[in-house]
Amino acid sequence: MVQAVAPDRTRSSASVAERPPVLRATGLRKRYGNHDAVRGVSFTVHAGEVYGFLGPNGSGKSTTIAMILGLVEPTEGTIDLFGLGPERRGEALSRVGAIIERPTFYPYLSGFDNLSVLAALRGGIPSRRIHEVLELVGLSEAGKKPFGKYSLGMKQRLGIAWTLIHDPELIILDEPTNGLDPAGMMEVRHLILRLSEAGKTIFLSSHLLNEVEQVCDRVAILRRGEVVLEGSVAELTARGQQTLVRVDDPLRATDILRNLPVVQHVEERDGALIVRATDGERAALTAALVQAGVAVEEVRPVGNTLEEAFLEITGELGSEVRRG
Ligand SMILES: Nc1ncnc2c1ncn2[C@@H]1O[C@H](COP(=O)(O)OP(=O)(O)OP(=O)(O)O)[C@@H](O)[C@H]1O
Repeated sequence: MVQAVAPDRTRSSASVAERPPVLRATGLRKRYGNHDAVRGVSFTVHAGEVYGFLGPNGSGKSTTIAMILGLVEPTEGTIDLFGLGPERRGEALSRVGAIIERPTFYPYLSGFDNLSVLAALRGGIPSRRIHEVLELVGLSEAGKKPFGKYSLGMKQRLGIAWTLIHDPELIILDEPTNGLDPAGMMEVRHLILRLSEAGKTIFLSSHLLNEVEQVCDRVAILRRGEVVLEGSVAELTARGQQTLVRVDDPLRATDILRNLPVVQHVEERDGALIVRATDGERAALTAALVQAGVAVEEVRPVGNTLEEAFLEITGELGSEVRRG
């Protein structure tokens, strides 16, 4: 069982930017026939961060990852890994661990034996290291059970264990929770946080906003092969956030809130008030209403830039699908 880890996504982007870059993509483009799968993508991943590459299906995530791993040649642009130039690409890639497809294992062999088979093929991996990676992914005990008896989350964790075998500094995970049940998704999220705490740099692609918000320090949102929003998750979720206020007397509350200097906008939506105010002034809203004798039933944050941007992109694509 993977130990629960309290997410700490409070690292500021300023401190992250001071760390050395591990992965830098500059102007990446990939053209297939007359279609650009990736159109001028640039981003930098710094040592020790969990970087989310978020986008709907077909937005170019896998193609970008394939270019990072040298599996697909970019039409334009460059990839820099660990500051080593293209002539040292092999050395740079030996410091990367990646899982791009659900790995296949023998169902009747245990997790340990499956990894042993792969280790024998690769050579030079002592069984001590297999025990270590099984422990890292929380499969020490389950390592003795047949793979076929594993839950979906355990199967994926065994795949991740194999990517850790050579102790990579950068771990690239392409949609690691795709097809998992909610329990499996949670196990993988916890594992990502644990690997981050162990000092690994993680590049994670996903089409799930919620997943990226929970584990990533920074995120890039991809839309039709282009990065449309990039920043720290903390900044992007705080920016543009509004407050939902539910009270017994919305009309009176609207008057009171509109007269507060910290309030920029108030509107009624489904019987509640949606308030845009200066950051960190949520307590002042409640205090003013309570002081005026309005009964406050609920005050909570709603919406954020990250969510809005992602919903806009997925909503827009959804309507295209409907039109198509
Ligand atoms: N080998 C290829 N030949 C032609 N077109 C391709 C090829 N690989 C990807 N594409 C196209 O490039 C675009 C981006 O695909 P990509 O797989 O990178 O997106 P994605 O965001 O990873 O989505 P998914 O999660 O569905 O894989 C899509 O329109 C896809 O059809």
